[in-house]
Amino acid sequence: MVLPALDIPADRAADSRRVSITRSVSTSPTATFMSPPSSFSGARKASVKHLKPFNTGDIKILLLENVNQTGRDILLKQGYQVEFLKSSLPEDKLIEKIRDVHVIGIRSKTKLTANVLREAKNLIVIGCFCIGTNQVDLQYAADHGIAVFNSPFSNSRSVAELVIGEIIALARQLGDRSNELHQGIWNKVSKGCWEVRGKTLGIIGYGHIGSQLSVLAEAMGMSVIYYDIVNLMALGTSKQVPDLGVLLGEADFVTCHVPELPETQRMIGPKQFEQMRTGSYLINASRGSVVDIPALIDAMRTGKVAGAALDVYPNEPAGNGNYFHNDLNTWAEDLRSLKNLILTPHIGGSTEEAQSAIGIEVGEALVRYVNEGVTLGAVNMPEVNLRSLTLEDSDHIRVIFIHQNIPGVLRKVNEILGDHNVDKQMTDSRGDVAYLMADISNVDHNGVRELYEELESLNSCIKTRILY
Ligand SMILES: NC(=O)c1ccc[n+]([C@@H]2O[C@H](COP(=O)([O-])OP(=O)(O)OC[C@H]3O[C@@H](n4cnc5c(N)ncnc54)[C@H](O)[C@@H]3O)[C@@H](O)[C@H]2O)c1
Ligand SMILES: O=C(O)[C@H](O)COP(=O)(O)O
Repeated sequence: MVLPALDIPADRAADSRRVSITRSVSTSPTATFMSPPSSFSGARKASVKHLKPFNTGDIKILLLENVNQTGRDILLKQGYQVEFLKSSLPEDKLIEKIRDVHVIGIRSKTKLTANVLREAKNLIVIGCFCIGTNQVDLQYAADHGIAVFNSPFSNSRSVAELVIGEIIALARQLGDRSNELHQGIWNKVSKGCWEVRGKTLGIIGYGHIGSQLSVLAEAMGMSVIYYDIVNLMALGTSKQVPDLGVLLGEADFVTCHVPELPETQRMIGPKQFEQMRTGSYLINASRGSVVDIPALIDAMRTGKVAGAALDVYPNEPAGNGNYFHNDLNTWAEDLRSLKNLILTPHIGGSTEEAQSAIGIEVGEALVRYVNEGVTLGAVNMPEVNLRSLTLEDSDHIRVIFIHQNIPGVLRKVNEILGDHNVDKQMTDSRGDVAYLMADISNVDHNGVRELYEELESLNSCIKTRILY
């Protein structure tokens, strides 16, 4: 439970607490949430008032999985207490640590299951410093008033570039030639080595990464076809195909860029390998569950598949080290023995550019949420924003009431807020959860506590936060 403190700290207007809302960290056309909403235009001249949920020194943040320095700096600058670990944590250790924190920052390895989140009594927000959010129980988090943010496209280009590199590397058997020469063996061959110009790339999942890859592949003279459950605009001269079977039958290179969902589990299995062209190639930089690995091993052994590149695996170690053995995944040694198979340790998004941009994007989203309650960009909550309070609004507070989306709640909330002047208010819902944000004036310190307690006593209440 997040209780408002009643002492207003003297440093509340410190400039270091300013959160940039307009800073753009990506060139994606879908980045609308990074721009100020229309209510910001004609911006008020007065300085923004920096809200405090309670003494910021008390905000505890746990950052796992080597979150980039850019993100760490943004959070430290706020005066939050930040604990930083390079690796992920096993469930028992995670449970121990998460009990104590208000914010957790993770990447793709840390599993925030209902079992873990149940223990996170103080947690208000989760930052996924990556694209994927499949490692978090998003519904459980929403039902318990915990917002989740990610970085939806800051590493898309990095993944697309890796895949382009792999297409050429597989076509020319680069991995094998390089390994051989590292062992002193000169093996100059052209058999089974191809140019990629004129070949067909089949992209499964034409989202941020798939579509970016499409543009790059066409620039190398490839023909591009794609399969997606959504009807999407084709970039360049690429073509959407009606089903997966058609793509597999036509593509020389097949590459997977779908999220981890029940429907995408092992979507490339024995039947799909059968449908692929003999001598074609498979690339998976999406999630390890998307490709049935024993079926891939069979397809490579029979020559049906001439080469493959894997960046992701059903089980991945928590940190770096000598872990890629059968005790991690039962077929690991079989994979290691195959020719023309590029194995990389989930590095698709691991570039300086991507990690630095993700650190800024997610770091700023966390600060906006903690300090101002803004949910723009949240993946499991309605998106709510209000114009910032200014220093002129000295006796104003911001009320955030996360509640069950059931009839009659707003009437009760407005009765509670009714003794004050509600300057502005916004409510939105997403599924069973609704999010109300209201700026009210003429509130003294005792009034803050009363409001908090009255809102908390409503049956529909999931979480109340008061910022001032
Ligand atoms: N290897 C890495 O380091 C790395 C980095 C970033 C992302 N990823 C993974 O790549 C995935 C894709 O990323 P993105 O940013 O392009 O996601 P995205 O959401 O922009 O695009 C995913 C596309 O897949 C489509 N899709 C969903 N289910 C499908 C199905 N059953 N069949 C066909 N298409 C389907 C969606 O309609 C969407 O167009 C992420 O979810 C993440 O798991 C991996
Ligand atoms: O979801 C993602 O963005 C990618 O899988 C990268 O994950 P990572 O940040 O753990 O490398």
